[in-house]
Amino acid sequence: MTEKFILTLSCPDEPGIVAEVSGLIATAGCNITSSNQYADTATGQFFMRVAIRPLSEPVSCDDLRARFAPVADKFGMDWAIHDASKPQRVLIMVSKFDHCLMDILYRMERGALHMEVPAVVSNHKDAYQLTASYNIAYHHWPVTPETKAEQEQKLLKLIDDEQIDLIVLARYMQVLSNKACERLAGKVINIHHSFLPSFKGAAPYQQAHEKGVKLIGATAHYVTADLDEGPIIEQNVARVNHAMEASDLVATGRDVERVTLAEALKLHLEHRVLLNGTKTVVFKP
Ligand SMILES: Nc1nc2c(c(=O)[nH]1)N[C@@H](CN(C=O)c1ccc(C(=O)N[C@@H](CCC(=O)O)C(=O)O)cc1)CN2
Repeated sequence: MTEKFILTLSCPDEPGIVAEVSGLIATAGCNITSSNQYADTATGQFFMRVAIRPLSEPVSCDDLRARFAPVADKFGMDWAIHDASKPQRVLIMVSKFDHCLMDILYRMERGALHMEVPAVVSNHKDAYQLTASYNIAYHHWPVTPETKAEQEQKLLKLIDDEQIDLIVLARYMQVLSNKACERLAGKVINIHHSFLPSFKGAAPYQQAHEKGVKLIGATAHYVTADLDEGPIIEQNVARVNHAMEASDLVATGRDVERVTLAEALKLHLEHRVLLNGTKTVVFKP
């Protein structure tokens, strides 16, 4: 990882943004190690991601933020400068199926995902042993219509107490409330086990099997109050055929789900995903 800081920004598009941004970075004694930009001509919105490395003298993140603020104000930017060396704190939520959780924890342990996981939350006990094998705290909070509100209060408190940057729904099969979605906007990634917008809901493989599709897929998206409608980050598909049972689709889908979620998580952790209304701009390496 050569970069020390990642600048992300979006603002109304106009001439001179790139020149001013790169000029400021040079003035701050830093170098640009990579830069991506996109102008959405339909909305007139401009998006940019810049990877930055101090040249000779050390530069702090707060220094750079203070220097950058006047440029951001001039263009009316929504912006952030992230310290790329600081691992994000991720809370993983899971129900019965642990294939995505297992994949994420393995990639983290192997250094493929620059993050730390202070805790796992589940409404079932099935993933306890896997979580314990990584010495990670496990919160078993069953959800019923009676306990849902209290469970969400505990969830929001845990997110604050643990200073969580991101929540990953790694096959967590409970719908988060509107209040939780508003409070956590842009900070919750879900893996949906279909190629959205097809087959929304809790049983997409059964729907796909009944339809007789030839491709199944998985979709990683930011969570909003509108079930399975959030901005899409990443999608993948796999070929299936008439001879496969619904259970075969589930088995094939597991690998598509875990790879798609891991790809989306890595893109988010590297600040490569910018929200563009109900869609995303994704600056891949
Ligand atoms: N506010 C949101 N919450 C969640 C979303 C989302 O998009 N917005 N995605 C789900 C995950 N999911 C599909 O990917 C999903 C999960 C659960 C259900 C569902 O209907 N659940 C039933 C209960 C099912 C059960 O107990 O097994 C329900 O909640 O009544 C649909 C889609 C995660 N949360």
